[in-house]
Amino acid sequence: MNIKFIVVGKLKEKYFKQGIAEYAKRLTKFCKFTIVEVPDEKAPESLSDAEMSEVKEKEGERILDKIKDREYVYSLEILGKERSSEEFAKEIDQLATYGHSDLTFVIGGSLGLSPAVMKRANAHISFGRFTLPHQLMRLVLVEQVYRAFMINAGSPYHK
Ligand SMILES: C[S@@+](CC[C@H](N)C(=O)[O-])C[C@H]1O[C@@H](n2cnc3c(N)ncnc32)[C@H](O)[C@@H]1O
Repeated sequence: MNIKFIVVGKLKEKYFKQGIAEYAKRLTKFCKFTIVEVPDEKAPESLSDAEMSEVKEKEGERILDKIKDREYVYSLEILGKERSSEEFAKEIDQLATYGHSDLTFVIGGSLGLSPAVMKRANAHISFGRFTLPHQLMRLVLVEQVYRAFMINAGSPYHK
């Protein structure tokens, strides 16, 4: 299975990089894992609603450029659907059973995802109503993907 994260902006903080690298290493026994970073749109502190939409749309176009038709896309959205780790693990297992070998997860930039990206997504995941920084979201998500594979492998990692 191929797992791809599409994310906006470069990850600068060493502590996030180290955490993600650890889970990326652990994932190698279950899947091919890649992270694709698309450039963020430079935006001043205060923007009108129209300007914010424009930023999200530009970033959204860059995200959509990286998605192929065959990919099953999860968008990360605060208002998406919450699931448990066990439910997520079962979902991934079923997708594999039904021939989806390319799973793509999309994390928005500091202003969020464009409507076009949300529309392209096959499923929408929420980690609850808290707003997480997009860099931290990468780390939380990669751990949950690893946890899902460990649950499906019957590992005691998940308690
Ligand atoms: C700083 S947040 C963007 C906040 C923006 N106001 C919004 O509502 O999307 C950056 C990205 O991290 C992801 N994210 C942050 N918190 C999340 C949560 N609780 N559940 C799912 N995704 C989340 C989303 O992909 C979001 O686009």
